[in-house]
Amino acid sequence: MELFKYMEMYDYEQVVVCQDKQSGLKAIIAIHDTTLGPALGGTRMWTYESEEAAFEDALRLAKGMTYKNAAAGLNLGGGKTVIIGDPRKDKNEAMFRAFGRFIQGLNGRYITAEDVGTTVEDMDLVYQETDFVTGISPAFGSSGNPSPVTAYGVYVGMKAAAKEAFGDDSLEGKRVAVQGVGNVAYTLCRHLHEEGAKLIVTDINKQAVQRAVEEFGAEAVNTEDIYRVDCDIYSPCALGATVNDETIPQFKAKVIAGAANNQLKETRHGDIIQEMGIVYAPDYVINSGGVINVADELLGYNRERALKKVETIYDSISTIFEISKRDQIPTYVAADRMAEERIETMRKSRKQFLSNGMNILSRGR
Ligand SMILES: NC(=O)c1ccc[n+]([C@@H]2O[C@H](COP(=O)([O-])OP(=O)(O)OC[C@H]3O[C@@H](n4cnc5c(N)ncnc54)[C@H](O)[C@@H]3O)[C@@H](O)[C@H]2O)c1
Ligand SMILES: CC(C)C[C@H](N)C(=O)O
Repeated sequence: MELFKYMEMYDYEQVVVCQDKQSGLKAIIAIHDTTLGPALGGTRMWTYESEEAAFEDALRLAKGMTYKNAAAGLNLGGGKTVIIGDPRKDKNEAMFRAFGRFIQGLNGRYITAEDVGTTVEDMDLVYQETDFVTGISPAFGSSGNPSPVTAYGVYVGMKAAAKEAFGDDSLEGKRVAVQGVGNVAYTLCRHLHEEGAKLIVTDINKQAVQRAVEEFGAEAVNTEDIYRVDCDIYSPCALGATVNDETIPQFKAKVIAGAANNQLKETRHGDIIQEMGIVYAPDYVINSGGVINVADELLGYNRERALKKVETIYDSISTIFEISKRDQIPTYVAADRMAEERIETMRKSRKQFLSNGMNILSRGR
């Protein structure tokens, strides 16, 4: 991989490669853009096919966080870490503590949290070594697992998408096909069930499916059938890239609104679904509840305040639909425009030097 060429292409600021032989830590911390503030983004632990694949994932995810944080109105830039390893077998205390020391060395340029393959318990270990970690246990005065709050954000964003598609934001009686009923989607299903939506679910984990069937009266389908079921809303809550050439012709849904990151396999798939009249709630906007929640810790965590901010996802999604219609552009482009405009405006407003300049880390800690 030509790292500098790739970094220049998307204007990445910094990539830090961390190694600790004793614990087996191999981590890549990617900082994409700190115009709005310190880079905040989770730590993914995954078995990658190659080092190149791990670098690419870290870089792609870090850029996604720049856009997510900007669109969410946070004073935070974008970053992400990838730890190479199997989260079921390769974790140990020393690994996360070594990782914490590397983060501390960045002196606040990067703040971490959990992502796929890491947990609140892992972040508690990181916290032993650094101030720059969020999503740790409530016992430390922190916000805990971000997933239920991400789910709440997806729920309110789905209501905004329903309003756009059906003229009414009620989800009562709507058929919602949920792909993956893990941490986020379990709580999402609860909100949907409480509002009277009809759930169709799938997961490779049979127990997760069973729980949704028993608790929410969900109908279970095979993993490959979820794209073609008769439904109003398709909610991807497992993997990325599920909106692609194979799945699009199968869709019966009028709305796509889910938690997964990077739902469009390629940007052209966003163009295709727009032309088909499917209302797409851009992934990094609708799933920003988790990062909004952990970011609140930097101010001294207040759940009520965090949830109020998460509710603004409804307005953000509605604004994106307005921009999309006004400028005749797909919704994913409208979201990017909204994020980029905020970053550019703030970049220009920060021209003067201030020796005592404020940032989000000057508060609450
Ligand atoms: N947890 C958060 O706060 C958060 C925040 C933003 C975005 N996201 C994104 O949302 C998605 C879900 O996150 P999560 O924390 O609930 O993860 P999770 O691992 O708890 O849940 C994902 C579920 O998807 C299932 N799954 C995997 N492959 C599947 C397949 N091919 N078909 C059907 N099911 C499959 C898994 O068995 C699991 O139950 C991820 O893409 C994640 O990146 C999560
Ligand atoms: C900071 C974390 C809560 C980030 C989360 N994993 C996301 O993708 O938004």
